[in-house]
This record gives sequence, structure tokens and C-alpha cells, in this order.
Amino acid sequence: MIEFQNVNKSFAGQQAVSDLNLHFAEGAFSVLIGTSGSGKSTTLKMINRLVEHDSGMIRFAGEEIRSLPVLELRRRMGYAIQSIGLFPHWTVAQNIATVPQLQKWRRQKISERVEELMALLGLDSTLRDRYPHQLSGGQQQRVGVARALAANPQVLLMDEPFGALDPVTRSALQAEMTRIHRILGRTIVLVTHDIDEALRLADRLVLMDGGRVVQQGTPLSLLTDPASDFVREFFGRSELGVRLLSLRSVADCMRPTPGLALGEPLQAQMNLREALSLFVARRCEILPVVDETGAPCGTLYFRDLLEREAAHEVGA
Ligand SMILES: Nc1ncnc2c1ncn2[C@@H]1O[C@H](COP(=O)(O)OP(=O)(O)OP(=O)(O)O)[C@@H](O)[C@H]1O
Repeated sequence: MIEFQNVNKSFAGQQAVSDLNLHFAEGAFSVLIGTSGSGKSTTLKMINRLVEHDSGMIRFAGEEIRSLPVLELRRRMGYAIQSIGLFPHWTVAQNIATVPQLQKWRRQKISERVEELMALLGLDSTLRDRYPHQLSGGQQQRVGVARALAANPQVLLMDEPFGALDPVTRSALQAEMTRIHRILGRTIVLVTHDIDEALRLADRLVLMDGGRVVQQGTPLSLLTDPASDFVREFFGRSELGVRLLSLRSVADCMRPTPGLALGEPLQAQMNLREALSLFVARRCEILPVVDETGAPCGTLYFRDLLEREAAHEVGA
């Protein structure tokens, strides 16, 4: 869907990104991660031409982005950023409706779209007529994402969208984004410097340093097959085991024999990191597992989790 070929950009003679070759696949949730100043935001902004690249080629749906009128390009791409940029004197509904208004949608259609997006983002309909300053930070971010999605863009670009939020709200919004991505199947490119956020959201990770791509691939491939010491250090040797747990589900590790454990069950699709927290909180050794329909489907053993981590430590 979006392709970079040998793309370069410098600011006042200083190279910001060098020789980027990237492919953001249609429908994938791609995450750009890296150290501060590594060129993540510049890369993202070159996609919707908020920053113009100096050389190389960027294609969107097969077309060189400079061959498209910039407004059309941006209309096809939603953009959500950390500072949100909601219009302070517009209500929630008006903010969400910004692009449909510009595109002169019918009033009724706009109103229905606003309602639909508020429901999708978990915003109570009573917030519709509030102004941004009357919302919490998390609610403002949700409005920002709803606005970016309003005109059904083919691509959603997100630059540190949850950066300013407390960990609980941040985690809730990450879960929402995973759900929304599953429902809408939209192509998403998100920038973050938070490793756990990246691992939680990404189908595909691009790790950058000093304006270059250091490694790209699935989160699992970067963790288990790092291309260099930099990659290994970036993901943190000491926390690697726990991070790997976050990429595996309970279903991957459970024994398929239900009925052996008591207590509130784990969901089979929950990740092993969450399961580990529940073992610790409940101080137990084994827990029952249920599938999406709530039917018992297996048993998870605490020691199986530890063995997984230990196996990785030995291999590291
Ligand atoms: N408008 C600009 N003018 C001059 N230099 C810029 C501009 N935008 C970015 N840079 C420089 O380009 C380099 C890459 O910046 P960029 O914002 O893309 O990095 P980043 O990885 O997103 O960083 P962070 O995580 O700190 O936001 C940095 O050295 C930055 O100072």
C-alpha cells in the first residue's frame, strides 16, 4: 500500500533519514520505533507530505505521492497526533465531523457517522456537545482518533497518539486500537518510542536509528533474531523473556485438558504476560482456560510459563 524506495531527507544540510526502503502492507498495523531523533516522525510525515522527501520514491497505492494533489492524498489518509489539535471552540461532534464537513457530506450522514465513530471509540453519546476542555486527556485522544477516521481514509497515520496519557488510559486506548484495527482492517502506520506499545500493536515493526532502518519484520523476529547488538540492547536483554510472553497467547502454552483447575478462567486469546500477572495476583499455580464462547478448553500451568522464559534466557 505504501512503499519507500531509497528515500532521503535532510534539514539544513543535516541528514534526517537516509536511504529508506520500506513497505507498509495493506491492512497491516505497522509500527515505527526507535531512539529519539532517529527519524520516525519525519518518515511518517513524508507519507502525507507534511514533510517533502528530497530524493527517492514514495508510492501510495501504486502511485508516486507527488503525482497526486496533496489535498486528495491527505483526504485518503487520516492523521492523529499526540497534541491532538482539536479545535477548542468546536464541540466533540463538530471536531469529529471536520473532514466530512469539508467534503460537504449531507447533514444526516455526518450526524450518523459521528454517532457511529463515538460508539466505535467508546465515547458516551452524552459527550457529543461538550468542548475539548471539558474532556479528559483520554477522551480527547479518542476524539482525535475518531476525527482521523471520519471520512473513511484508506490509511491511518498516528504519531505518538497516546504519548501524553497515564499508563492505565494508554493501555485502554491500545486495546481499543487493536480492536478497531481488527474490525476495520485499515492500514495503520504508528510512531512510538514505547517498546511495549510497539510489541502490543504491531503486525510489523520497523526499528530506526540515526535516520536508518536497523531491522524490520514481525515483533517476534526482532526479539528472537536480532540483526545486531543494537537491536538486542534496544529490546533489553533483561526484559526479553517477559516481552516474548506478551507476543504469545494463553492458547499457545496451555495444556488441552480442561477441568483440572478452579477459579476464574483465563481467556485463551489473552497474552501470556497478562496471564503471568494474574497468576501473581491470585497466588495460584494453575488456572482454567475458556475459549471465546466461554467453553472450557484447557489448563494453564504457571511452571509452563516459567519454563518458556527460562528456555529463552538460556538461548539468549
Ligand atoms: N522541521 C525540522 N527542521 C530541522 N530539523 C528537523 C526537523 N524535523 C526533524 N528534524 C531533525 O531530523 C531528525 C529526525 O527527527 P524526527 O522528529 O523524525 O525523529 P523522531 O525519531 O521522530 O524523534 P522523537 O522520538 O524524539 O520525536 C532529528 O535530528 C531532528 O532534529
